[in-house]
Amino acid sequence: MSDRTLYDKVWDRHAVTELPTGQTQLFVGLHLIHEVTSPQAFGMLRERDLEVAYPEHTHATVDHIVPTADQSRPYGDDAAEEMMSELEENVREAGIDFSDPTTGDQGIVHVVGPEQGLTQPGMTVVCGDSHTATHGAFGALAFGIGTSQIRDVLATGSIAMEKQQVRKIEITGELGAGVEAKDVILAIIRKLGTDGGVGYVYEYAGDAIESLGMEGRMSICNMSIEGGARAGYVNPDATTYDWLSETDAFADDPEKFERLKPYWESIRSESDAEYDDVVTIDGGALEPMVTWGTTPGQGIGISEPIPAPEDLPESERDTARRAQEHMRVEPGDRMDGYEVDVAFLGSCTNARLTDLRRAARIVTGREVHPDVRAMVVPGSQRVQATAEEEGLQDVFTEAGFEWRNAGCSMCLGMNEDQLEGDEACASSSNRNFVGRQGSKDGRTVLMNPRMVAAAALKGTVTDVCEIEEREVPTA
Ligand SMILES: CC(C)[C@H](C(=O)O)[C@@H](O)C(=O)O
Ligand code: SF4
Repeated sequence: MSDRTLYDKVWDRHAVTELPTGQTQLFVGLHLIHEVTSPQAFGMLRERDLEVAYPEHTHATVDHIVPTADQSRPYGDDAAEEMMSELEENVREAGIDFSDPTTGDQGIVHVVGPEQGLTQPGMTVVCGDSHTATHGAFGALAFGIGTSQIRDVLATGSIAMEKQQVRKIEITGELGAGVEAKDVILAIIRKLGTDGGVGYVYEYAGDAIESLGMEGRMSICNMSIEGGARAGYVNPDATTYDWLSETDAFADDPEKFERLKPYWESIRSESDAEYDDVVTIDGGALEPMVTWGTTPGQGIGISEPIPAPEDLPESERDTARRAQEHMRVEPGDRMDGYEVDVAFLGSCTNARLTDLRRAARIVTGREVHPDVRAMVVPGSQRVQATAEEEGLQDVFTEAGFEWRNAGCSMCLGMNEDQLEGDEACASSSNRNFVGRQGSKDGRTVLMNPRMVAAAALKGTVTDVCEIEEREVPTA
């Protein structure tokens, strides 16, 4: 069979059996766990007197509840302390590796897996977290799972799943000035809708995707779920292998790398692979994107006017009206100039080293607007440490940004970092739902990390192309 996609190949390779339900039992190569969704699943195992079947395929981190300022224990918040203690106990009992904050390896689960080389091409990767498709950037088949599925994976190392259709999303051309991976995925979701991907796995392809580094590919795969697709991937190539060769998994074991590479090469989609659907977008025509509403699909280019609800498809009009009321924007206005109170550079979408480096080129030698509370929250302790060594921390703090410890932070109001009242936030995260950043009246504008930097400096949503990039002084 020569017409198969990566999805078909990785699926077949991990299929254990067909279940009477019509589902396939899939073997799981990597199970990532965090403090929010795993405790209940461990509880279910205990009730049934079961043990973790493959602790060596499981890896834990703590991210959602971890305070990003004072991390001394016990944590100030009782619920956070309880979740952390429970995770500690569960991993100790089961013998699961845990990137806890004392290791220097802790961070957001979707940053930690790739940077440690846990995530590899051709693997099945699952996590009780909807943004697990991030790992698909490596050519892994990666998807978020619910609590009962976490239980199943803990107990059996496998999962029951229905096969999805595959949609190839081809981004052609060369991305223009100021345009980043984040803008590509916001444009995709705008075009196909927040539920356009339901029932599909997205294969991201085309020149514009191939020329992205791994961080950019992760930003795109990360938001697959915001477009309704539980999984999204990019075929592995030289960029992927370069990244992997420097991770813990392979840096000291080049032989292992050479041994696995033929497998990685073999799982790429064939050039004559058959897709259930193909969508093409001209990457060269994109500009930096910003959201005007309360779903990631409600986005426009920075120079475009906010649409009138009556010009949208009927099914979207009511949500658009409510969103515009919440965001206090009017049809015909532009987001350029929208006042922001907070700038958040963080999250599993955009808090990797490249994101911080690129944003630092905008921030260097400039000052955060006096009315803006700006913060940088590195995606992991490793990102943080390297950024500090490189002098990026100084660039940001001298400009007036807060420099915090790794975690989900203000992406989601599950820790101390939250919006207050009706604050508006320029955010490099992935969800702008009402209440997402902790305050029910808070207003979130999604954008790429350099655009967040620009908004922090100006105090309003701004086209980053108007700000000249500067060399970042080396530490
Ligand atoms: C808390 C967790 C289960 C949740 C998710 O599934 O994605 C969170 O990470 C999010 O981004 O909303
Ligand atoms: S950073 Fe945000 S999107 Fe990512 S795992 Fe944490 S809460 Fe979810």
